[in-house]
Amino acid sequence: MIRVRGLTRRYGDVLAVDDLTFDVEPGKVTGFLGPNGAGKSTTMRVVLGLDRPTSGEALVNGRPYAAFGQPLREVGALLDPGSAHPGRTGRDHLRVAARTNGIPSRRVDEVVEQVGLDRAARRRVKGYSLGMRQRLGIAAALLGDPGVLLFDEPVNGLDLDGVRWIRGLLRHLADEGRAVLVSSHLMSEVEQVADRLVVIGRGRLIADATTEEVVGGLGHVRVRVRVAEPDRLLAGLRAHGCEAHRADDRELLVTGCAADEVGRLAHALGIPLRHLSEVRQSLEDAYLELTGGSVEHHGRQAEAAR
Ligand SMILES: Nc1ncnc2c1ncn2[C@@H]1O[C@H](COP(=O)(O)OP(=O)(O)OP(=O)(O)O)[C@@H](O)[C@H]1O
Repeated sequence: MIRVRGLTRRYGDVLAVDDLTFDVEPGKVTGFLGPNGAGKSTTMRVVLGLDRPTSGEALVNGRPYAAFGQPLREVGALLDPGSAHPGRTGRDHLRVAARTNGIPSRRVDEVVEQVGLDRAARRRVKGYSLGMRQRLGIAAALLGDPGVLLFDEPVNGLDLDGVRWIRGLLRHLADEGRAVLVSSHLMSEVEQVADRLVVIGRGRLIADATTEEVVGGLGHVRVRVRVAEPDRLLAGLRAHGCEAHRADDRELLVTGCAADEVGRLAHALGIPLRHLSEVRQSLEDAYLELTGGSVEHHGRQAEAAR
């Protein structure tokens, strides 16, 4: 598992990661969400020993990355799919990584098959599509059969088939008991596959809970109701404990009470309904609401949009 405790990383004046604490547990996919510049890659780089914390710590299976003699057996990562040497074949790229980590070369064939590279593995990396590079990067992450896996924006730029394949793979790896951390700046990319969500903004923790809890806490259901006597229904709804306000001279928007409750109340008050529906806030909207205040340059963008 990964344990991040009070992790802070400062670059000059920029506080990239600010006192971050969370766990990535085995057997689960943990989605690591945050807008661009939130500090996701920095956190992952510290976990992988590619960057040092200013304070706090990030441990893999109870130890810092630097403590592992053969780290690929403990933790695998997809950070930058463009990192393989373009002149090498995919298979050679994996062979070199296996050799330097004391991993038997038969593992190369296994991971090539697992990610579906097969024939392409004999071709040079410079001819690979983005999807193939992504598969090669994932094959490298899986080489040492590690119990901990990190994927930084793995579906970036992939077509729908590629996105589905990655989702299936993440699920499978977690079901095998591995701790899987997958970052994204889009809620829609991870909410379908993540068991837990760690949401950050400007380097700080915003939410750390199961996906259902985060989604449930975010997705307000609003009820839209149209009647001839909105003021009377408004008073009735408020007396009943619902939050309600006028949308226009006929229509009310209600939160905190379900549509059937609103319908029953209107009926009890003898107010005929002209329209009654539920309006679900999209998850993406809710996520933007959650992280909106933490987007870098948000103020400037908002001003420019005026
Ligand atoms: N080596 C560095 N030197 C200076 N500033 C850096 C460095 N690395 C990251 N930063 C800054 O730290 C902040 C967090 O960046 P980071 O790349 O970790 O965010 P992110 O959440 O991964 O964003 P993205 O989704 O855009 O990749 C940003 O303000 C970034 O400009």
